[in-house]
Amino acid sequence: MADRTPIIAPSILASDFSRLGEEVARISEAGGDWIHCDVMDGHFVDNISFGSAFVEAATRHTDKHIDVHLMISRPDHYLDRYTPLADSVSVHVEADHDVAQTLSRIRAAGCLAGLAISPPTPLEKVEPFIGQFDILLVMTVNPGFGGQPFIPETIEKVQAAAEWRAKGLADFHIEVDGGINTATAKIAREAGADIFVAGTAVFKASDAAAEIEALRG
Ligand SMILES: O=C(CO)[C@H](O)[C@H](O)COP(=O)(O)O
Repeated sequence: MADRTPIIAPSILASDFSRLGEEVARISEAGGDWIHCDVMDGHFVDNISFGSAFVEAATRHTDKHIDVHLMISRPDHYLDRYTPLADSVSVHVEADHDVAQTLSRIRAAGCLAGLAISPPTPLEKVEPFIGQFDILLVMTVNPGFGGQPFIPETIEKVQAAAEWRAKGLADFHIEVDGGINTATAKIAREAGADIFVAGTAVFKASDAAAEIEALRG
């Protein structure tokens, strides 16, 4: 059984982009475990965030684990731009690609492979890929924008995925992303999540270090 110590992954989507380096360094020094990078293409989601040049710039200001979340329609096409920068890369089960092949390429590149699922998608869609991902990224908001409220119904997916894990079907992290604060992190942790993406809660906190500690529970 892998280590389930909570991992806090501040999302730089909520940072001040005009001071990216300072923001990444600040949140790393405050105790963020992973730096979460939300890449959006304006097609898979209705927003454009940043691309690989921006992620590369962020990596120059931290030695923390870089967690890339590709909210893009063709993750297979752009994958090779991100794997050299990242320690983990998550791709969506709903995107237009050969999911098994993309997950295999992520692992072959030396990264943890993440499979992300949006709120409207039933968990059964990821079931055929059990054993092929290291992280199941359960979106707890509809992807595209930071600062949205947590969708409580998504927690059923966390519970069901934790049951797969308990049955020994595979060992994987369960990551939650969207509307995570101390209250929703507690709900997700009790359901079985162990990686907590938090944008607004951490970057907008008056004391980021205290907020990160509080998110650990
Ligand atoms: O993936 C995302 C949006 O698609 C963000 O990572 C997520 O929304 C986190 O931001 P916040 O903590 O502000 O909700």
